[in-house]
Amino acid sequence: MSDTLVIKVGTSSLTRSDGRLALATIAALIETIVDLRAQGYQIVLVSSGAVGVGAARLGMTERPKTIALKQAAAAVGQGIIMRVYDDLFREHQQPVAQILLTRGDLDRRSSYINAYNTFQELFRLGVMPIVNENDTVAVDELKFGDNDTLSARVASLIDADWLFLLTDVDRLYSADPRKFPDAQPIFQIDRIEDLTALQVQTGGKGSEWGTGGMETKIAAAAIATGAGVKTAITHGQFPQYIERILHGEPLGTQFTPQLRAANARKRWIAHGLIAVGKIYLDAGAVAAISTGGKSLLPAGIARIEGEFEATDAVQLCDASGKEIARGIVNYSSSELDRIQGHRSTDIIDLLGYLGEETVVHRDNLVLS
Ligand SMILES: Nc1ncnc2c1ncn2[C@@H]1O[C@H](COP(=O)(O)OP(=O)(O)O)[C@@H](O)[C@H]1O
Ligand SMILES: N[C@@H](CCC(=O)OP(=O)(O)O)C(=O)O
Repeated sequence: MSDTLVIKVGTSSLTRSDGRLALATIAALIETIVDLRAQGYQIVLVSSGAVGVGAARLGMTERPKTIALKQAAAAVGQGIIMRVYDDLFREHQQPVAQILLTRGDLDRRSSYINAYNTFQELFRLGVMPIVNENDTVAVDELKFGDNDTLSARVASLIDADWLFLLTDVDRLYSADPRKFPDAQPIFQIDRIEDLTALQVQTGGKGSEWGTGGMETKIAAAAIATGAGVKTAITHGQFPQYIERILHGEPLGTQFTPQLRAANARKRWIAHGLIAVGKIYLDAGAVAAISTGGKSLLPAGIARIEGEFEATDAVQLCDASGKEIARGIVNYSSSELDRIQGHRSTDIIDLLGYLGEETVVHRDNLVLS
């Protein structure tokens, strides 16, 4: 099987300071992608820029602030971006596809699987998928909010080998190099926690037209490496660095992947779902789950936090609140209020009906 790459390019690389498209950079990016595809790589391009390009087309001189204006600008800009990609890829006889996602699409298992199947079919057809957030319909609660996170979730979805985050700086520094010229470059991160030791500062929101700055890129690297995906932050003006990184050169900032969860369903539980509640376990249940590979039974629950329904994702925590696992719960929080601390055989008396024996079955549980 050929390696799969997700390449995310930010507004800061795609546009010039006046908001117009940086056509030379985009053309270089497309040539790199076409070359890599010819070498057998499967590639997904995650492209930002809809809001920035749309705003420029509408004559706005700064990034729109209100949600409605942002969504309207994105609706204008997305079409322009896809036209440019289609024109340039067509020069290389490369068909493209537009995929617009919101977070809800990857949270729901049915649409998660549909999205996965669509990507596979596009790869089979030799089409180049170009992804963005569906900005025009995304509402706050169901939004990725930034394409760094979106690209990491897509990389996890399609089980990619690499995630490349292309931006307008050559790598991550100990602080924003624009404000702190003596900030130290960071070449390699083996564990995300090491960033705390290095006291990396990510400052504010990033460049004028970008969203999230380095903070969201680090969060994306955490999601991707947690899903077993090698991740690199590198300069968008030099897309040819991607190939050099693939050949082992220490360009950009590279993040070592963690071991990936064994199967796609467990990866979805670990990285696809947003946990909506917390279940605190007693010491016996912590041991049974962390080292014994057991399911969670009502008897092992010490306390519940948050309101959730059956089939929602929850965090399983030790007494101090540290997450030890995540899973899909078989009971709502109000049902758990009644059966927590009791034996499974008591469930029928306590609830008046017979539910599952387990609160979280081990097949639906992933250690953190
Ligand atoms: N520690 C840091 N290292 C490097 N860049 C940083 C750091 N903290 C903040 N930044 C800023 O992040 C910006 C890139 O983020 P952003 O504008 O969101 O880019 P993009 O549009 O590519 O997603 C850089 O221009 C840089 O000024
Ligand atoms: N979906 C938005 C992108 C938001 C975003 O993350 O932007 P950026 O920080 O430039 O990658 C758009 O197309 O404008």
